Amino acid sequence: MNVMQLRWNELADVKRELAARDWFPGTSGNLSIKVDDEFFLVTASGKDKRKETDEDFLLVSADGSAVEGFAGKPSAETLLHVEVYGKTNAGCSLHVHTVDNNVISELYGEAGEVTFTGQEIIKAFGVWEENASVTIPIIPNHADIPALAKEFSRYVSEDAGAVLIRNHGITAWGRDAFEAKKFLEAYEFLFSWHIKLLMLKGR
Ligand SMILES: CSCCC(=O)C(=O)COP(=O)(O)O
Ligand SMILES: [Zn+2]
Repeated sequence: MNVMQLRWNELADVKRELAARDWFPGTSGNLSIKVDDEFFLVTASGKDKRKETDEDFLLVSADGSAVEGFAGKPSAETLLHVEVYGKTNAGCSLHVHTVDNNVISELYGEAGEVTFTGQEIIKAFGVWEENASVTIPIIPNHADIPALAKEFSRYVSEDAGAVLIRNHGITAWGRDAFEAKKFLEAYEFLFSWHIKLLMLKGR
């Protein structure tokens, strides 16, 4: 099996797991995985990502342009994945819209970031100190994708990380699919925990 097929299967596994969590409402979400320094696979635009087909992914070059021979169009948000691979050594980038990530992005959108403290799951980000904190930036949701990608790019420097897009969704990336999914799941856990806590405290 060649590298592209291996990565295709890996991304298909991640896609299946995120679909099982119902993290692709209304055709939202896009996923990518690096094949080599010149190419990555990205989800096809506008499809129901819960469905599994032979046309789920397209090969694109490092600048996001589609390679001939693949059906459909690359994700409308491919330029954000381009930023991740262009600026870091990440191997996988995952974007999902959830109610929880949208609520958190709106609650803290004006502040431009949100910090979570004293939660065991913060260890998923590799931070093991007592009472550790983790901060995620929140950027405005520009309709113009090159403008969105430029804003997003300001927060892309580490090989693993995440950015919230206000009233839109989260993009999380990591050195490989395992790490990208770990970051995504840990952030979604924190969002859900925080919202439930606020609701129970009546704030
Ligand atoms: C209906 S979701 C609007 C577009 C979007 O934000 C998204 O994540 C999916 O776009 P794609 O082109 O990747 O299908
Ligand atoms: Zn989106």
